[in-house]
Amino acid sequence: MSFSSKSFVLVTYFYLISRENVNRSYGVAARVHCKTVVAKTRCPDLDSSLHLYILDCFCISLIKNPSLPPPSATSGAVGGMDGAPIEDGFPAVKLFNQGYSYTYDDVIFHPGYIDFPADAVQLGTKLSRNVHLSIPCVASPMDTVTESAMAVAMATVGGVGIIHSNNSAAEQAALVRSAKSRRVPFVSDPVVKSAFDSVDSVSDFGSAPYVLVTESGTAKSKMLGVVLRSDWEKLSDKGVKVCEYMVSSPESVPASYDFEQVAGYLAAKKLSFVPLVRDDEVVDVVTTADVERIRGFPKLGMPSLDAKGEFLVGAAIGTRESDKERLEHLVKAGANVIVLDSSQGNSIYQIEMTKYAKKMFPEVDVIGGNVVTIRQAQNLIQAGVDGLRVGMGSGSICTTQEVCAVGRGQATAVYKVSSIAERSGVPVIADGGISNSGHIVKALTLGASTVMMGSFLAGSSEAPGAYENKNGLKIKKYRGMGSLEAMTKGSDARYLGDTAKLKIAQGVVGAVADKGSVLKFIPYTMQAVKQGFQDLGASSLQSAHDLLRSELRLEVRTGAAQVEGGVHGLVSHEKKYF
Ligand SMILES: NC(=O)C1=CN([C@@H]2O[C@H](COP(=O)(O)OP(=O)(O)OC[C@H]3O[C@@H](n4cnc5c(N)ncnc54)[C@H](O)[C@@H]3O)[C@@H](O)[C@H]2O)C=CC1
Ligand SMILES: O=c1[nH]c(=O)c2[nH+]cn([C@@H]3O[C@H](COP(=O)(O)O)[C@@H](O)[C@H]3O)c2[nH]1
Ligand SMILES: [K+]
Repeated sequence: MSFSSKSFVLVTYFYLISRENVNRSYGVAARVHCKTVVAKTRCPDLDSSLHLYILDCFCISLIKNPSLPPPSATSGAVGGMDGAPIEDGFPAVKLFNQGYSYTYDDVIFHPGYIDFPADAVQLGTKLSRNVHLSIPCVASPMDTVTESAMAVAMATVGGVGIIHSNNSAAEQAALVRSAKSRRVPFVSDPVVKSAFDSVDSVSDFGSAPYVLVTESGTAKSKMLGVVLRSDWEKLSDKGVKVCEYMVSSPESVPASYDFEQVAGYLAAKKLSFVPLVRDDEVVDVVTTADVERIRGFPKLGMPSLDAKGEFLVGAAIGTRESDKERLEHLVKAGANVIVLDSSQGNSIYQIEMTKYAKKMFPEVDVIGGNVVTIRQAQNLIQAGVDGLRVGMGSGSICTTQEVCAVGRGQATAVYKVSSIAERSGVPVIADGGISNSGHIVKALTLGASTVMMGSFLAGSSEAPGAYENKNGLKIKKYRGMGSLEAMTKGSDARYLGDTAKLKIAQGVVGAVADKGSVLKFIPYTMQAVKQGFQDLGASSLQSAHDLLRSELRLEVRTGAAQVEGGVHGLVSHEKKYF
């Protein structure tokens, strides 16, 4: 059989378009043309001018209908010299059905076709059925990751934080309330004293240049004045009571003021700081340095707010009987979404807790997990969860796979669970194992709607705990919730029954390097994610999910390919992303 060069062009063109594309979106006219083209290419002795006539018709229909997508560079098969398709990459469905457990670093996506700028990529998404976010980022419910400051920062940049439950129900509810009471994008935690206290040492100031003075010496009390560090330093007798030298009744503003209103007030009154007060309680203090710092960060997107205009905040609970009371405290405190926090969510305990929570508080979304298989996910979907958290043993501090021999490679887990969850409209959180923006792109493209992060956020200034210096490096503690240390602190009862004597850790205690503020590095990370989506040819999360189930092609990277994909062959280098 012999083809003329014209019919070769025709056949090549057809395969570039790909039959899948044509069937999906090119419309009836184009489909008819292409079917005819296929028929002709199978009968090579037909006149090649007829082939070209059909191609012309097809091109005309493309020109007449500009909404038709262009030929896709991600199509799996292209025409070879003899017209036979040449396979180029695997569709996800094929790649993830080979009996291997793949993680993010194992897989790589083929680039797609770019016809939009990176800034046009929309990262808006759903955390759960009824909770929308403007960026797909969630802070993990861990006691070295998410308390009020992290929840406020994450909501400020358009994500959300889930407040951990390694504390009493009252303490956790107070953290939720504290985050929800803020309008400014940080929590400053000022030091408060009574008028009859003294400021004995410079460490009494904490990190602020002032101490607040209230009637009772706590934040929940009438504001009386302020001790400026500069005034205190001039004192010869440091033991005098603060009422003798404090600045009385400094100007304050309502805590309902947002960041711009507070900044405007400071500028208009030429003040260096102003307390934010609600019902005679000092909620926060904003300084001019705070205003400059925040203005210096990349422009923030839409913050995550609830129907009342308050920051969106999530909270975790367990599946014990006592968690029912915790749940009530949290809902009363204003938690917008509840995460049932377990390493293995497919349990009678979680199914019953899901049903209980949905019955008692139908207006609050419940996220179940963790799961890594379709079967686990189906049980929780049937129980009524509004979202699913995926990941077992993939976290940086996790030892579950070593200790219990269960879990799954995170790329496979996310792909499989998302495939089933999508059918019920249940959004998936890819939890654990995120250490760079590429991992986020992979998780979202493999079907997740958000990513949950622990170690990625734990070194930020918003994570709980103070920085330490180790060998010249500024670090913060980061620990697994299943580490012995964390269990001893509060989650004791979760382990092997309340009375168990033998505790087995499924996590470690470690430290991570200082990363600065979430308000700065999350916007940069999201810009990197947008660039990844642009390379794929996906202008939104939905379009990435559509690609996953159509033209997207993937491959597994060999060990050498992974080395090649990283920085290699240099004597030294410094990694700086922004
Ligand atoms: N994603 C992951 O890979 C992992 C996460 N973690 C984290 O560590 C923390 C603890 O996780 P888990 O140990 O899985 O907590 P868990 O509370 O789900 O389970 C602890 C033990 O208590 C049992 N249990 C739960 N509810 C019960 C009830 N109502 N009655 C009787 N027994 C009950 C469970 O079956 C299990 O044996 C969580 O924060 C979790 O996210 C821990 C290990 C792995
Ligand atoms: O095996 C585990 N033992 C633990 O002690 C533990 N604590 C947290 N997690 C899970 O790890 C996730 C955070 O992972 P990354 O640091 O990788 O973001 C978290 O979001 C959790 O899913 C644990 N897993
Ligand atoms: K791990």
